[in-house]
Amino acid sequence: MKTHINKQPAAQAQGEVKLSASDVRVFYGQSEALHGVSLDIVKNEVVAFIGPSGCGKSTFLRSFNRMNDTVAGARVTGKITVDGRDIYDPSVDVVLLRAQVGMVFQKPNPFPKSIYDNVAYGAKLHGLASSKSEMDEIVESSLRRAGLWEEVKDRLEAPGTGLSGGQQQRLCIARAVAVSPDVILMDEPCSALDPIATGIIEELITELKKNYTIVIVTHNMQQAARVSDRTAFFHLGDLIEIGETAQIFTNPTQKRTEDYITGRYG
Ligand SMILES: Nc1ncnc2c1ncn2[C@@H]1O[C@H](COP(=O)(O)OP(=O)(O)OP(=O)(O)O)[C@@H](O)[C@H]1O
Repeated sequence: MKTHINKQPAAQAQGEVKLSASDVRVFYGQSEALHGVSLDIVKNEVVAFIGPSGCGKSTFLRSFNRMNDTVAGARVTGKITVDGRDIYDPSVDVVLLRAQVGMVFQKPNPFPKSIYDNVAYGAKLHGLASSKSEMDEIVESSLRRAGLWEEVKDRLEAPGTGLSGGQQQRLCIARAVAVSPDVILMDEPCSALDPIATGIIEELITELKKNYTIVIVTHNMQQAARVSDRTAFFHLGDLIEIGETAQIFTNPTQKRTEDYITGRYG
């Protein structure tokens, strides 16, 4: 029998906890957009956030690397840890945090620089290479990890903005990877891409999860089903349910999850 209780979030994650959120609320001015969300994400899993527009998926995602700090009037309460460390502690260096917890946005946003410099930028900033050949290695290995090396190796000095949308998004993934993150947050990374480019990114996510923990916001439920190990369903600022992706899509415990995945609203 299905229960219709409101808040049933935290199906236990199995494995070493990488990210942990505890009673996280996010306010924009006086308005509370996220109402006390708690969940754990374990190392090397892919977790998808789904739910109707405006339910708080991006807001929650952005709180894992303090991107909400960049939004005027935004305030986060509760606790978020990465590897057990409170990322809102005043001692945390936000630049280093965002290297460890990288982000890929909805619209590919390469810098107006060469392909090489797009990838090298963060590595330079963080002093990760002590010579040109070390930097070359970082650029090549990051582009390889992002599945783009073969397509761009002969034109590394060409502008990143001259690539196709799908290639630009992989360039942004390479840029995130170049600073050795542990976690990659993806906010609807395929929404501006065609189905072929989307398929390539989805295959890449499966590859990347061997080395990274990935959290992806998606409106595309087939995509969540294809790429994620667990899926979290949000509604009106609450985490309604999180569980194994197959269970969420075939046998959700909450009526609102079922209504959403069967297309009754959203
Ligand atoms: N910068 C902002 N200032 C004020 N309110 C905001 C801001 N960003 C988001 N909100 C509000 O917070 C709530 C959650 O928005 P959020 O973008 O996190 O939802 P979402 O589930 O990611 O939506 P979508 O799927 O449409 O991207 C919404 O009511 C939204 O209007």
